[in-house]
Amino acid sequence: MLQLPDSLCMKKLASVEDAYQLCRQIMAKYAKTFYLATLLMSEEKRRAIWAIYAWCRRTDELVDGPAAAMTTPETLELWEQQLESVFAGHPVDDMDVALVDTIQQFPDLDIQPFRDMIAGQRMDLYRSRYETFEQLNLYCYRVAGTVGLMSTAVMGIEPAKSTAAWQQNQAPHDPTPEAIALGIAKQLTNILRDVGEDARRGRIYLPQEDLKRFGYSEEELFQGVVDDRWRELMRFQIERTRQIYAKAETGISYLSPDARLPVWAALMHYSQILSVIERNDYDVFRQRAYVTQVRKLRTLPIAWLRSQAL
Ligand SMILES: CC(C)=CCC/C(C)=C/CC/C(C)=C/CC/C(C)=C/[C@@H]1[C@@H](COP(=O)(O)OP(=O)(O)O)[C@]1(C)CC/C=C(\C)CC/C=C(\C)CCC=C(C)C
Ligand SMILES: [Mn+2]
Repeated sequence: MLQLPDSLCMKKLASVEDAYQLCRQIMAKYAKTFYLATLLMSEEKRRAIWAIYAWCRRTDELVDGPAAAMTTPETLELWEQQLESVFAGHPVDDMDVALVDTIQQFPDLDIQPFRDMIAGQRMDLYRSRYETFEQLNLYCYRVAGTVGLMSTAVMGIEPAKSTAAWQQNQAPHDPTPEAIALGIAKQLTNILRDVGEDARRGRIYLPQEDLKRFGYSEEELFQGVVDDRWRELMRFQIERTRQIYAKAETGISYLSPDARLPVWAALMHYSQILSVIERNDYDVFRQRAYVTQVRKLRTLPIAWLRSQAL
């Protein structure tokens, strides 16, 4: 039989429908809460979020997944080339087919946040310490604030919130900074929850300037020392993260109505992790702070009220 060289073998890719189903399965498997939140959105938006989620998860897996030891800067370079191809309308693999469709359906989706996320994952390849909060904030913007930008382009912004005559010709408020804030707050929460797990991999995301300020050393962190200095350090981090959530909250009412409940629910679930860390007396070394399904369900009526009233 005639053998074609690899470069001429065009693999038949999945149909658009099958590609979205693949993305849906990934999201339902790895992010049940996010996934359930998407069921509250219109069909078109929910499918777009699945496609974006699947791309984000694949990007993170490159540096965090089972094959991460094989990932080099060149791997990320190739992944970025694949991204450029997707934005040019040429899917490379099955899941790309869904993302290409999403990009066509939602012209506000910009490639830059996707590139920025890859830059964030690149930081994880060569960096395991952050000197200042400013440096950590940049990392959090890249790996998570970018998700706020991607999601907002899909969820949409409320065209006219105000009914006051003198405000009607004004451009609607653009909640981009608040969307980025939600991603950053979520990532900081992950970092506080995972201090022990990251330390076991030799990583410390907490800014070095904060360790110094509270007189707590790296060695103590590696040993999992929980004392008053550690508690003060964690109280400080939690308070800063809560302020960022508070900023994010002020943007939700500017999103289109069908996105408000999912975003309120997501925000409340993430921020509850901080309260669990407090209840665990700040011991993030021996206990993983997680929010039970019952507690998540209990917050839904409050999230609903907020999505209607605020
Ligand atoms: C105005 C306003 C407030 C708008 C809301 C905008 C919005 C919906 C923001 C969402 C922000 C968000 C959910 C960010 C996700 C951050 C996140 C989880 C980042 C993870 C990075 C790496 O973390 P790490 O390696 O420490 O964690 P793991 O142990 O590996 O989990 C990421 C893993 C990067 C990849 C991100 C994702 C896989 C999540 C993508 C999520 C979506 C596309 C869904 C967002 C939709 C809704 C409805 C909340
Ligand atoms: Mn990860």
